[in-house]
Amino acid sequence: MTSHTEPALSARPGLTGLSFSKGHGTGNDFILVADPNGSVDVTAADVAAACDRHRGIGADGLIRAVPSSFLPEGRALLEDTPEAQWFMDYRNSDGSVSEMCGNGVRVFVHFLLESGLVELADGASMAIGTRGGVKVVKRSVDGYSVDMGPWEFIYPEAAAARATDSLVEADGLQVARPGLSISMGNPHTVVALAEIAELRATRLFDAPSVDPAPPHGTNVEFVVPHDPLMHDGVGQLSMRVHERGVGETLSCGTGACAAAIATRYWAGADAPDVWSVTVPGGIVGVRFTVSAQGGEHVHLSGPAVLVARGTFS
Ligand SMILES: N[C@@H](CCC[C@H](N)C(=O)O)C(=O)O
Repeated sequence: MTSHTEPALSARPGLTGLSFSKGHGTGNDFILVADPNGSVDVTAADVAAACDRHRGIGADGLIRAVPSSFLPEGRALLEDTPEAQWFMDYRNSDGSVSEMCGNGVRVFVHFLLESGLVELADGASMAIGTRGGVKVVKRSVDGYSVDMGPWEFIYPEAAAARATDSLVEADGLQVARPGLSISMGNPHTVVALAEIAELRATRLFDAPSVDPAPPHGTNVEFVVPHDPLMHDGVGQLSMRVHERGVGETLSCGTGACAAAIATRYWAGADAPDVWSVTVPGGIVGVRFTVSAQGGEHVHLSGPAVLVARGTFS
């Protein structure tokens, strides 16, 4: 922790009296609450009020740390993965539920450790339940590294036939651009731009339009592969993101994974398996491995920081 505050913040009844921490991963910021007894009923309106940057604490999302056994989704995961004792109940700043958050799960584990709710021996890893499946987190040189599991194309036939599946329009872009939709547990549509000037000129205040949009909406990543693409064998790209349920954020971990997957796919057979993704809030790492069962897994690494804690008044 770098600082402590005990602010008197007005909140809706569901959060009153609850302790919270505030943290971020490369500027993607979260309010975290511990609910070890599964007794906190957080409504969409509670989340939106807490995440409001003017009238609340302000954050891109709210994360409830709850034992998996208290949620039906968590109990289903425990059948195959009994070690996934803690569940990341993730809400976007508008109150909507998301399946997964890559930056959030690193900050979540840091929060569990700092709160004394769990311990993690050197070199050990921890399984975390999410609505996007179990994610395995361990410490890494840049903070925490997450085995995000497998990925998939949302429209596999279109991806195989033409490497794109949709048209994306955004303010500041002269023409609609092709997008490629990828699931990291949550949905993403990745759009390649030619140069950094174009990335900067894209305005992401309003949600880009994606046609066809994935059935449950999508997070949209605009990426610029660097030239040259590789530095010391590591693929390089820059990215900005408009998140479903939030707006533009400084970073998105699942989005960085989707961006690396799409760029690697477009680059062809010689593309690297290790990527450095520069986002407005910093840099995250993405790596691909083949699992013991033969499928490909994506790994995300990056920092996790807690900056304050307080109590909802
Ligand atoms: N910022 C997150 C993703 C959060 C959820 C997303 N907005 C959605 O609705 O899917 C990340 O780091 O992955």
